[in-house]
This record gives sequence, C-alpha cells and structure tokens, in this order.
Amino acid sequence: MSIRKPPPPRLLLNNVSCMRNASQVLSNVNVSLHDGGALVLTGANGSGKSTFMRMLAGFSRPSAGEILWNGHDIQKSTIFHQYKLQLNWVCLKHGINEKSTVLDNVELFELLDYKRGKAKLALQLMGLGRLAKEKPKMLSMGQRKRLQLARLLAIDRPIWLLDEPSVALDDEGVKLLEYIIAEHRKQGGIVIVATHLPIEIEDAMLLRLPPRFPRRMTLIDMLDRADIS
Ligand SMILES: Nc1ncnc2c1ncn2[C@@H]1O[C@H](COP(=O)(O)OP(=O)(O)OP(=O)(O)O)[C@@H](O)[C@H]1O
Repeated sequence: MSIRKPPPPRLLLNNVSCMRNASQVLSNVNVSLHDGGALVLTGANGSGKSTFMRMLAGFSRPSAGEILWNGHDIQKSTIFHQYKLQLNWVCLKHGINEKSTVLDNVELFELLDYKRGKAKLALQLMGLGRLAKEKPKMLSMGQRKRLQLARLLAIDRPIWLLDEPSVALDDEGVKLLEYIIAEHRKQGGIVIVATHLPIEIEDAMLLRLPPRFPRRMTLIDMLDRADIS
C-alpha cells in the first residue's frame, strides 16, 4: 500500500520577518494555510497587521524567511506574476472612482480580470442594487465598504486579503461579510483578515501580533496622574 504524501499548504510563511523604514516590524512569523483556511490577525495599533498584509500582497519584501505559494517562493518573478492573480485585496483606502457609477466601479474590476456578468448580482447581494446607477458620492462609508466587498464577489479570486473589512459596516453588513467569507471558504478559498473588531470566522487560526513599543502607562493612568476632574 502506498502512503500518499499530504499536499503542501497552499500558502506558507516560513520564519518571515519584515522591516519598514529600516526598523523591524514583523519577526519570525510562521503561518500555514490550506484551501478553505482562514487566518485572523489582531494586535495593537502599529503592531504590523497592515505590514503583514502588504507583504502577502507583494508590496513589501520579507527581510528574512520566505513566503511559499504552492511550495514556490513568491519572490521569484515568474511565480509572483501567477500568485498576484490569485489575490483579492480590501483595505481602508477604497480605491473608488468617483466619476463612474457604482455599477461601473465593480464592472471595471471585472473587466481588468477578463470577467463579466457578476457585478449586478454582487451589488444586490451586498444591498446596493438600487444604488447601482448612482455616483459613489451618494454612498455612505458603510456602503462604500459594501461596494469593495461586491468587487470581491464579482472577480472571485481564491485568496482574500481583508484589511479591516468590517470598519463602517452595520450589524447586517458584518453578518453579510461573515457569510461571504464562509461561502468563499466552502469553495476552497483562503481568507486572511486583519481586524480590531470582533468577527466570527469558524475554525480560523488566530495570530496576535505583539505590540512593537509596549506602553508603560495607559492613557487612563496618565489622566489619573494629571488629576483632571
Ligand atoms: N509607510 C510607512 N513607512 C515606514 N514605516 C511605516 C509605514 N507605515 C507604517 N510604518 C511603521 O510600521 C509599523 C507597523 O504599521 P502597520 O500599519 O503595519 O500597523 P497596524 O498593526 O496595521 O496598525 P493599525 O492597527 O494602526 O492599523 C508602525 O509602527 C509604523 O511605525
């Protein structure tokens, strides 16, 4: 009987460190994700969550260690080109074109990905169907976030990098976000979320980054000492 080797993780961070502006932000991070996996990244302000996401998206290079996709180092240019096409990225900067309609803002993303036909449905699912023909200036902050999430659904790439995806969402929006994450994982997608806000993601790995500059005093202690009343 032959024993089959388990498949390598789809994504592996092997002792990864990262510098920003000549100072060490991430040190010796190890993460392994298979299809359908999820990682929730938490930590204090400045602890390196966005740096982690930027590194995975290829905007920053690890200063040590390696990031492997399907067992290949993403820093190799031929691999990186293929790897980038797997990524879907949501962050606090909305990247919304104010001159186009809400629908065009999703369809443009589809077009860049040589896809079409899912934009309207994605907007409807995110509760923006009746705003599809409006300009983004008509959208609230939470609706802008929903527009970003509609893009995720429309272009449907396997690895989702979500930096603070629930900021500005109402309770229903957070439930929708949790729902689309769960559905994406059922299809074998991988989801990495950096967040300060609570989010329910079943069986997600949790990585809490240590604070970079531990505070000796909290703001409350300082106010207490100053005796402001
Ligand atoms: N553009 C930049 N150039 C140089 N250093 C930066 C830059 N942006 C952030 N940093 C540094 O990198 C560190 C990590 O920042 P990062 O944005 O990754 O933290 P974060 O955990 O996402 O924080 P937050 O919770 O506030 O969003 C910060 O302490 C900051 O000093």
